[in-house]
Formats: sequence, structure tokens, C-alpha cells
Amino acid sequence: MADLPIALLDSLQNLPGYDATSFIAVHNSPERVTSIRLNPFKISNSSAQNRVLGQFAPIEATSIPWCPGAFYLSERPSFTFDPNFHAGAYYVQEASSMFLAHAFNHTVDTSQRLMVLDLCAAPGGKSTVLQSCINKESLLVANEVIKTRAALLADNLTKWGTANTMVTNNDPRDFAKLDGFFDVMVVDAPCSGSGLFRRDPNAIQEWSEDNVVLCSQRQQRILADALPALKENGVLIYATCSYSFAEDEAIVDWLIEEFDMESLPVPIEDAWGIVHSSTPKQGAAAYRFYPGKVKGEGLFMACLRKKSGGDYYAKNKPALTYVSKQDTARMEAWLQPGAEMSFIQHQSDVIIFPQSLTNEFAIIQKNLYLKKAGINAGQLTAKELIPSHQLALANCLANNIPSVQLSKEDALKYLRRDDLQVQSNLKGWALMQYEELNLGWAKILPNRINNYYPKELRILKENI
Ligand SMILES: C[S@@+](CC[C@H](N)C(=O)[O-])C[C@H]1O[C@@H](n2cnc3c(N)ncnc32)[C@H](O)[C@@H]1O
Repeated sequence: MADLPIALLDSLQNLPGYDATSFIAVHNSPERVTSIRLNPFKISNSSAQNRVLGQFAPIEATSIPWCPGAFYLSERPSFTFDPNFHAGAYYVQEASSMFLAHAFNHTVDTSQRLMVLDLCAAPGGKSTVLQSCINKESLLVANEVIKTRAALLADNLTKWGTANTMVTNNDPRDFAKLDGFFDVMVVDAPCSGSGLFRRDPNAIQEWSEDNVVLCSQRQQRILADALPALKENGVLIYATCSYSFAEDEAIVDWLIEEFDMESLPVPIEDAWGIVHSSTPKQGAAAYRFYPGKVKGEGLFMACLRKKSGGDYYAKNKPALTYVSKQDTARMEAWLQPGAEMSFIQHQSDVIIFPQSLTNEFAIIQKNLYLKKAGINAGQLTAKELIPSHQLALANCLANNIPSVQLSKEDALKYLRRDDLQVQSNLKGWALMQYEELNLGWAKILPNRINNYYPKELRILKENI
């Protein structure tokens, strides 16, 4: 690995928990940590869990203590060639970041109906953590300012399969229009990235003291722009993957001084190796993750409550266009009984969205640029529903849709968008499944099968 910047090492000298010897040693060590988090909506019992983890054997899986359903893997398998990965059975995520689940569960009342914003969300690791923490009456708005990254975020949330999710592509300042709308705001801010040096040694060349200053100014701008959208008593979870004080504790002190906020401590166990930090001016609780102490990468996280602020009130409730009663019945046939979904007409497509969240849908649609909302079911014509890929991966999809079980070899062929030769008596639209998880659609014709896996998602790599 390239030498760590001396200016960085010097700047960390007096920070809580920093130990130069172990910090340098861990960056020179070839050891890498691999971790995944299971999708509780798709892998909901121990036999499914054993099946997904078991197929990595002889690679061993051990639990990550601060996040339910999360595991370290003793080696990195090829995720690209695992159909379960493409079915959304799990998300490959660095372990420290999963502490968000623990922080959220200890600072937020998850039994409530919550409006949650993940402001800097792409590629979606933390969004999928949040999605797994909230109940189905709650809404997650996952936002990403960079258009191409917002598309990747939407793809990852499509795989997660939840309907109570919206993906937006906005600048943080656009959220000021939603004064007091959100109960929880997660700001996983763009940062100077020192916490990822071990995983991405190229980032070392890009690090500079000037960039730390620029990042800290940008973090203040992002927070100041978006904070009006957090309601009174709302919870802000702020995180970076930088070790630098200016991007971490200094931002937390600034938040408390400028925005009438208070610190929310989170319980941690000594065995986890997470360092409890206290900000110098306000004594706010914060958490530092150093590789070498923690089994994971570098991270900083702090939780705050906003003591004063607005509560969103929509003067004119924006209206939505729903499909007809008859088409509602046609759409319901595609979903699990009692799914309690609304069917919103969006251009030529139908969007499936939880009935209890349609007001919020309309508000977000009116004020922000939507990249994805709920589940786009596809195009409903007089004759049939031409189902979309989102519908194939949706957790609310009925269990009785015609389906074909594929072997691993055929599943990989399907995911490459190759021609499939599968024996089946079915006709028309059918789900292609691997170990009972949906991968996507195919249309079965008398003499061939048309592969409808999205071109842009297909596996391009030839070999493991
Ligand atoms: C640390 S990454 C987020 C990682 C993500 N939360 C996850 O867990 O997968 C920060 C994100 O902020 C976005 N970003 C960059 N500049 C921004 C800005 N000025 N305002 C808001 N977000 C920005 C980046 O594109 C990036 O996707």
C-alpha cells in the first residue's frame, strides 16, 4: 500500500482512540474484511439464511454484533456469479457502516410511522439498512444528487424489493421546501475518504489537507440546506468515512451551536472496539471506527435531536391519478392478498404504492425530482400487464405467479441475457427463479423463451 499521508497521521495524533502503531500496521497488512447483510424481506427464516450462507462454504460466516442479519465472510466469494446476489437476497456492505442499524434502533422509536430521509444515499448501503429498520407504514426517501449515481441507487433499492420507498435526484437545498416533513434524516456526507484507504489505496493519492477543509465546508452547506426539512424532535444521524476532526466532531459541535440540537448517545459494548468520542465544545457523544480496533473500515457517526423546528403542513393536498376500479382488481391479482396497495397511473405505467402513504407520495412528487417511487408494475394494456423488472423483485408480488426454477448454470445464463433452453409447460409471462427467489421475467412462447432481464443489469464478466 502507498504510504499514508504524513499530514493525515500528524492531524490524528490527539484524537480519541487513535493509536499510530496499530493504524499504520493495519494499513500495511494484506488482511481485508468482507461482510454482507441479508435482506429480511426475502430471507426471512433460518432455513433461507442457511441456504444463502451455506452456498459460500467452505467460506465461514460469523455474525456482526451491531446489526441483525449481518455477517462477516472469512473470504471474499465472487458475488457477481451468485444468483442470490442479483435476486436481492443480500447487500455487500462494509461492516462499520452497518452500525447505522444500531444507532437508528437506539435513537428512534421504530414502532412509529416515520418519514425517513437518506440525503446522500448512493449506492444505497445505508438506505437498505434504514429500510430494514422501519415498519411498512413508514416511508424512506433515498436521495442522491448525482444523476448516474441516483440510477445505481434505484437499481439497488429495486433489488431490496420494498414498496414504501422513493428515490429522488435532488440537491440538498431542494429539501428546504419540505419544512418539518421528516422524522429522521441521515446525512452520510461526501468526505475526504481516509476511512476507506485500506479498501481503496488509490484514494490515498487524492487526500490533502485542503480537501479536508473543502469537504468540511461542503458538509456544513449540505446540513444547513437540508436541516429545515427535519421536524421538531426529529433525529439527525450524521456520518462520514473520514477520520479528520474538521469533518467529524467539529461538525457536530457546529450543529449543536447553530441549530438548537442535542446529543443522543448510543450504547456500545467494549468488545466491539468502537471508540466513544466526546466533542470538545459541547461534549456530544460520537463514535469512531478505526480498522485494527474494529473489524471494519474507518467511520464516524453521531446522533442528534433537533429541539425546535416546524411540522410540515400541506395547504393544498396534491392529487394523484389512480387506475380504474376494474384495473385495480386486475392489479390486485398480481399481489399478495391483503397487500393494501394503491395503483397510481404514471404516464403509461402503473405504480404500486402503500395505501397509507399516498399523501406523502403526492407531496414528494410535487416537490422533488422522482427517480423511482414504490414499485413500477409495468404497462397495463386492455389485454395484459406487461410486467416490469421492478415487479419481479417486489416483495409484495403474489406467490402464485407462474415460475420456472433455474439451476445455477441456467440462472447465470438468464442473468447474462443469453438464450435459455428450459423445459416448461407454461405459456406467457413467467418468473425466472433461483432457489425460490425471483430474478426477473421471461416470456415463454411455443418454440422459444424470450429473456426479459434488463440489458443494463446483465452480467458482462465471462469468468469467475
Ligand atoms: C459517502 S457517499 C454515500 C454512501 C451511501 N450513503 C451508502 O451507504 O451507500 C456520499 C454521497 O454524497 C453524494 N454527494 C456528493 N456531493 C454532494 C452534495 N454536494 N450534496 C449532496 N450529496 C452529495 C455523493 O455522490 C455520494 O453518493
